[in-house]
Amino acid sequence: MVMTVAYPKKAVSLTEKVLQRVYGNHSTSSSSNLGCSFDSDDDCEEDDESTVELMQIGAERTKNVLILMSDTGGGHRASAEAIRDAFKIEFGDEYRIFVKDVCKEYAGWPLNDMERSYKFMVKHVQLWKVAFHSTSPKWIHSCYLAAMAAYYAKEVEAGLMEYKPDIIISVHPLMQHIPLWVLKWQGLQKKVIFVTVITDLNTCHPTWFHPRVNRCYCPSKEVAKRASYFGLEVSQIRVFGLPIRPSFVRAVISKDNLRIELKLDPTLPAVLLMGGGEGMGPVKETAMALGESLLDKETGRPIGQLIIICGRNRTLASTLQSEEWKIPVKVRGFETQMEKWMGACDCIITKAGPGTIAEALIRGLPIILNDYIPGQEKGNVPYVVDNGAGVFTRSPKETARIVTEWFSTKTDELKRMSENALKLAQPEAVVDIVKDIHDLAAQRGPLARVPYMLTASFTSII
Ligand SMILES: CCCCCCCC/C=C\CCCCCCCC(=O)OC[C@H](CO)OC(=O)CCCCCCCCCCCCCCC
Ligand SMILES: O=c1ccn([C@@H]2O[C@H](COP(=O)(O)OP(=O)(O)O[C@H]3O[C@H](CO)[C@H](O)[C@H](O)[C@H]3O)[C@@H](O)[C@H]2O)c(=O)[nH]1
Repeated sequence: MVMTVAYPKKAVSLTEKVLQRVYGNHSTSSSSNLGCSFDSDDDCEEDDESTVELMQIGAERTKNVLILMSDTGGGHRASAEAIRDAFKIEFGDEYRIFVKDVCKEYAGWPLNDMERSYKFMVKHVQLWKVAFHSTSPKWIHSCYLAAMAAYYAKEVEAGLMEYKPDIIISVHPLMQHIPLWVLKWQGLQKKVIFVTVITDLNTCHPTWFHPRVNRCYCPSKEVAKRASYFGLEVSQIRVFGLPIRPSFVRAVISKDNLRIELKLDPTLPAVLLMGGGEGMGPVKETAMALGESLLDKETGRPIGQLIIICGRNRTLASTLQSEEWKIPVKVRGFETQMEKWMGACDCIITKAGPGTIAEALIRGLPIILNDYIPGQEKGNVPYVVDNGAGVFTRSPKETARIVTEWFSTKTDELKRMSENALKLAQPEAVVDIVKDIHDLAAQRGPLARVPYMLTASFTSII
């Protein structure tokens, strides 16, 4: 018989926690030795200890890769997971990947509350505009981030040490300065490879660009130009595209089969309506307008069907589910298989989120952009429109009119835009990025274990 005993949780100081994790705590769990915490929501691959030991005895030990992100929107996590999946597919067990928000887990306010602050600011869009632009000058964001780094140095140091990274990949605009300073103070800058993968397509914030990174992966030529302007050398910059989940590229299923699988009408053209991971923008108004315009008033028959993906916006989903529709409509919440929903549709309406745009391009979907967040999303509009892959309008009625024409009298335009979308798509970007990081690691030679230890470093003098 197996008995399980629940022990009351002992209060453990931060230093104790770090010591346990870094040096291992044999009396509690051997997993801590592996730099891998096994919480249910942990993004690390769970390895058996003996396997890890064997791998380390072999010619090359498993390298730890820490991907730094934050759930400010859904885009950073989507890119982080794309990179993790691509590492797994390309290099199997050579790398152990951790996708983490180290600031949220370790630091205090405001770094641990960025998701809520971001949601609040983008709801009050003028506030976001002022925050974005007022923090653009280098002296402002450098001073502010340096102050944050100094104040939370101990905590961030602990966060980095828990995962003992050989390689750090930042997919977030606010995750360059603080970790790079901490690595410098730790004397680890030359040992740990640090790269940035930019997840905005055009008008990204200057905090993305840090001159001390080993590589800066830019999704477009426009972003690469900015990188040069902000002081990065050509040797640091690579342009491969925005990292998109490998599932978008692999195992492409035909539209007909997807429609059967997703229980959609097999014959009617389909429009996908969404607003990023949080279901933002004029989704409801646009759905109502489409509900009217996609009905042929003379015959009383629908000329198209509508799929609405509300993401994490539950209020929106329940409001739309309770509507009476005259055309076939599917209302969904947060979907994990976006490649299928996009593959089953003929065009998409969305706010100008870079992840959604890049995914739609891969699926060859003409895009109607109906909103953008000031600052980082503003440049996504000309990126799509000037390349002939879509149109921009904030008016729900205009959006509905365009879709109705695409599905009836202007099918040529829909086809042309679909071809332009496919020309812009960069489905292999994520694979190119992980291969380049792998090459960087190889250039360093067989990596000696990075000497992670609790040093007095900077933290002792603050
Ligand atoms: C007069 C100016 C005084 C400056 C004082 C700084 C006050 C900071 C307030 C708001 C921070 C706004 C951050 C804007 C840059 C975001 C770049 C971007 O593309 O984000 C997109 C991403 C979304 O994909 O947005 C974010 O990550 C926003 C996170 C907001 C968190 C707000 C509070 C945390 C403050 C932490 C340190 C802030 C460092 C400021 C220096 C940049
Ligand atoms: O039900 C859903 C809804 C959305 N998504 C996915 O969530 C991601 C959304 O990313 P976007 O970049 O389109 O939009 P976000 O608003 O979530 O993006 C945030 O992060 C971006 C960085 O990548 C930008 O900075 C952007 O301005 C910021 O709001 C996409 O991959 C999309 O497929 C799902 O997986 N399921």
